[in-house]
This record gives sequence, C-alpha cells and structure tokens, in this order.
Amino acid sequence: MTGEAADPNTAGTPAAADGAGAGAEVIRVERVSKRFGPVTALRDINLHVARGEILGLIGDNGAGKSTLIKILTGFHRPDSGRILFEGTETRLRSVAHARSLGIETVYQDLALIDGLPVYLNLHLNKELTHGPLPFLRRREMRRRAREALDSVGIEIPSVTAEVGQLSGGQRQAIAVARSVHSDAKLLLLDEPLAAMGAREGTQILRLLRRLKQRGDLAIILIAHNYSQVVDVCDRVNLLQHGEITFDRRSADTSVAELLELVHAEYRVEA
Ligand SMILES: Nc1ncnc2c1ncn2[C@@H]1O[C@H](COP(=O)(O)OP(=O)(O)OP(=O)(O)O)[C@@H](O)[C@H]1O
Repeated sequence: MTGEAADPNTAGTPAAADGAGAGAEVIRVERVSKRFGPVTALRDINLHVARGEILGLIGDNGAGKSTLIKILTGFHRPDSGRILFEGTETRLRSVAHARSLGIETVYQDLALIDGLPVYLNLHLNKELTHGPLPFLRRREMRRRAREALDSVGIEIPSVTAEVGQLSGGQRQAIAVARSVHSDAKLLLLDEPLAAMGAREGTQILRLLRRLKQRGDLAIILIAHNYSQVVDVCDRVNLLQHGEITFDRRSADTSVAELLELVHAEYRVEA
C-alpha cells in the first residue's frame, strides 16, 4: 500500500482529552473494522479529532469514507474496535443517541424542505409552539433563525425566503447552521463542496474556518477537492480500501502529494 502508515499517537493533536477548551479531543476511533458480508469496508481504523480542529477525510470511491461517517453517526455498528467520545469509551447505539451526545451530520442531500422558509427549515422537528394547541411561535423562530445565521456569519436575504429559491451554497450554509446548535460537539460533513461553484465553495470554506475559530467544535470533512482540503483542514487522513494509509498535517503535505498517493495505485506502467 502506498503512503505512510497512520499512527494515532504520533500525528496531529495531543491524544489526552482534558474535557475542556480548544484542543481537547472529541472523538477517537481505535482499531475499528466493519464488514458487509464478504466486503471489508473498514479495517483497523484509527482516527482522532479535537475541538477547534478540522480533519479532512479523502479517498477514492468505495474507500470506506461513508461507512466510517455512518459509524460515527450511530447508523452502523462496528464489528470490532472502540470509539472514545470526549475521552470515554462510548457505544453509539443509534443516530438519535449520537445526536444526543452532540454528533451532527450534514449529508450531500442536505435534508432541507424546498417549499418551507429558511426559519422553518432551521427548526425542523424542533418547532417552537405555545399554548395547549400547537400554535407556532413564528416571530420567535424567525428571531432565533436570524441569530443562528448571524452567529456563523451566513448572509441570507431573508429568513422568510423559501429554501428552494436559494443558491446551492446558501442551502449548504443553512444545513450547516442547523447542525451547529449550541450543543454540537462533532460536525460530520459529507462532501459539502461537491457540485458547488468556486464562489459558493469559497463561502462554505469561510464558514468552516469561522466554525473552527469558535474553538468548541471538532469537524470531519469528506471532500474530493484536495486543494480545498489542504486549504481549510488542519490534518488530512487518506482512506484506501478501508485502511487509513496516510495521516499528516495539511501544512506538511500538498495537493501534488495527495494526488500522487491516490493515483499511484492506478498507474499503468509503460
Ligand atoms: N450497506 C452496505 N452493504 C454492502 N456493502 C456496502 C454497504 N455500504 C458500503 N458497502 C461497501 O463498502 C465499501 C465502502 O463503501 P463506502 O460507501 O463507505 O465508500 P466511500 O469511500 O464512501 O465511497 P464513495 O466516495 O463512492 O461514496 C464499498 O465496497 C461498498 O460497496
């Protein structure tokens, strides 16, 4: 296998979780494996991310990125290995359980409802009501929506605009804003930059930097655009055939090196 074997104890941020402040470890995956019948999707995966850190997860189609994300969201159970959440070994029993711990995911399809305004999308499944009848507290929801968008520096013309009328970048930003409520600790982003123009991609990268600066959130970003990964992530992990084969600080690698590693296995010798 090409590349440098990943050692969870030598690359990246300090391993010890002190339970508070930027730099404290949020998630640590140790020797996690996952099979689907005859297919080994993940083999002995080691990975860690701390608060205020963005980890880029790259790899070719079928490398195991989505499976790893689905394990961290509680959707799949690993066959072996363990997961430490904030320093404590934790069995992620379900998506609801992972969310209750503060593990949030933004998937490619964003799960927004086009026909609803921005503020209702931001409150999906947690609408504010008052009285014995479920009357929506629309004014309060609009206020909170504006606050949530402002807190991450997202500019939307109006919180009453229908989401379906917004650009791809704005929709992505709303999906991220919805995930990073005050209790979120780990944000998993599955290809947020795919199919996005240069200007919109830049806006999302700016948003990720702002979230990083907050210092209270650990972020794992799956992306195919290596220049964006090197630009915004603190560290890069490369998955190949279900194994992490490379774990390096972004400052110590380059787009050329990542391309070389990913494409080396497909090179046809002359
Ligand atoms: N539910 C499943 N049942 C059977 N095989 C699966 C399942 N989910 C994933 N796999 C297999 O596990 C391997 C890893 O798939 P995974 O979707 O995690 O890769 P990926 O890196 O996310 O790929 P892509 O970039 O194409 O989304 C693949 O061989 C895939 O076919």
